[in-house]
Amino acid sequence: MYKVLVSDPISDLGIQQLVDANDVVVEKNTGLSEDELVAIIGDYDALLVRSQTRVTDRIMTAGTNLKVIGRAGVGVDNIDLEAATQRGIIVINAPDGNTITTCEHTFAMMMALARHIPQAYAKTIQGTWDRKTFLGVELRNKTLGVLGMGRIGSEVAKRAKAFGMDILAYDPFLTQERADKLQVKLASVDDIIRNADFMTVHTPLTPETRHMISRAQFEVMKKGMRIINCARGGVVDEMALVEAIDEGIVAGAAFDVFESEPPAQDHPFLNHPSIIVTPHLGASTVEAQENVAIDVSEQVLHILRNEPFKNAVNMPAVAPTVMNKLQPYFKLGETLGSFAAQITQNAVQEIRIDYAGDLSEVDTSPLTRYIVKGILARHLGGEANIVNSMHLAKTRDLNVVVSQTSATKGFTNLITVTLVTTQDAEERRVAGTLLAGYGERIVRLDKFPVDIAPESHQILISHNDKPGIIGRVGTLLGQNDVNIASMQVGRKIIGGAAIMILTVDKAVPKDVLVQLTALPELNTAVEIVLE
Ligand SMILES: NC(=O)C1=CN([C@@H]2O[C@H](COP(=O)(O)OP(=O)(O)OC[C@H]3O[C@@H](n4cnc5c(N)ncnc54)[C@H](O)[C@@H]3O)[C@@H](O)[C@H]2O)C=CC1
Ligand SMILES: O=C(O)C(=O)COP(=O)(O)O
Repeated sequence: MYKVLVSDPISDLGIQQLVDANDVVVEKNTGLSEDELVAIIGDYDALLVRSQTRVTDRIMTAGTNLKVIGRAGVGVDNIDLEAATQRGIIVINAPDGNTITTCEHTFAMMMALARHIPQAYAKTIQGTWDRKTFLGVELRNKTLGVLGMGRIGSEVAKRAKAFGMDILAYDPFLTQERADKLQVKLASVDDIIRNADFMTVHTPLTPETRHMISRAQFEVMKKGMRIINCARGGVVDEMALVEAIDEGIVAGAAFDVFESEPPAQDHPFLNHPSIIVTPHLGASTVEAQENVAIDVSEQVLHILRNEPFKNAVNMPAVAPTVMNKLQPYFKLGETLGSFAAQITQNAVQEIRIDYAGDLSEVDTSPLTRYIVKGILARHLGGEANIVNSMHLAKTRDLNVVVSQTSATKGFTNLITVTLVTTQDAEERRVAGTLLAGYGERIVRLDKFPVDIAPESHQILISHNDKPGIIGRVGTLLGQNDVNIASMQVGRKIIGGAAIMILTVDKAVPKDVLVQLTALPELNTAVEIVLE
């Protein structure tokens, strides 16, 4: 008998098939503390959660029988995915079931914001008939900026068209073709900040999206903008938002999610006259809750019964024979993907992977998944993994083209990853190899031959090959307490375009990168962070 614990409020109707299964016992026990969960989790084969239960490393360590964690919803930021992967616990989510519901909540929030509905309601029921204070604005002919054009963002954009809004959309995976299909204008974050009347965010919370809208963005923002966040607390910097409202830059905000949930009683959003809030209700409709519960229940049953399943967020699924041959290359593949994605600023439309030498003799598709995961993880964070990476690429209209050649190109094995962007089909290329006795090496960056051991923190600089530039870079980093562990310079011709790759001991503050870019003869400076 498999034992399933449901630790958050999940639709009874949705989990009925689990309850009815004669090889499963379902127990509901919601609102438990971490200690309480640790005490009982050892008895269970599966855990079903929404966003309240924080599934920590401690809980998984105690969950010695745990085979699967089912998230009845999209975001898995409450689950320690790395710990689950390390323990071989499959994490699945229900990515499609609450899309429309959350999109509709976003609209409810946008309209409530435009017409001050919560504030007007509160006053009316107190007995005040105030028809002056709550002068609203129309949505028609306004510009809506959408940050994050995945499932929910795209649905929001579709509906905004029906309201007569113009849509500016930004997503690193949004191609011109898809933007045309959705009838939205492809924009940068900066375009949106400077031009939108309403802005809504629909990204996951990743290191890159955290405080993506903060002081610097508010400073140049179109005056009177209204901001909606039904995605994840922290994408918009809460304190900077309050300041921007109080300074008259932002006209109002509607938030369903908070950096810490529930927010503290003295949180500045609560009781602010221009901010309306809901307690993370985006996915809370009868329909969505049923959908997501049905989806996870179905997949949990498959997993418990050892049947094929989908929507895994973390599971490596490689046959042992293939694994033995390819395993040494997995880390290199992911590193190359991640490196390539981090040096590419424009939206990617095609991923080209070329396997040369030894790697042309085997089925490299498991390795391709690692490379694609490395590329996607930059923007999708924990959602991208080797199980779902190809699927995620496909749903984002990202073409993955793989070629194999026995030509050794001077190396026993060589993996070349090329990202083709929507910006004039610009190509960014990274090639790497596994050198016996030396480990992973990046041997080519765009057109430059290099020899780099991938490290946690590196800076890639493109500059003009002129005397003095290396000294200026070294001095600036030194002044900012960034220690250089190693440095390499590549160029094709004397005095021409050149690159510099610096390995540094710690994360490079953003303002140091800005200062680097301002140096004479220096074109770009990008930090590359590898795991
Ligand atoms: N309030 C609520 O109750 C709910 C919240 N959510 C949250 O809404 C968010 C979106 O969900 P879905 O649309 O289903 O996910 P999705 O994965 O389909 O879309 C997310 C999109 O964000 C994009 N993105 C990543 N980094 C970005 C960046 N730096 N700038 C712009 N775009 C970026 C990704 O490329 C992707 O297309 C997630 O955070 C999810 O957890 C989802 C359901 C309910
Ligand atoms: O699906 C998501 O990402 C959500 O944020 C919904 O969260 P919930 O299941 O309502 O706790």
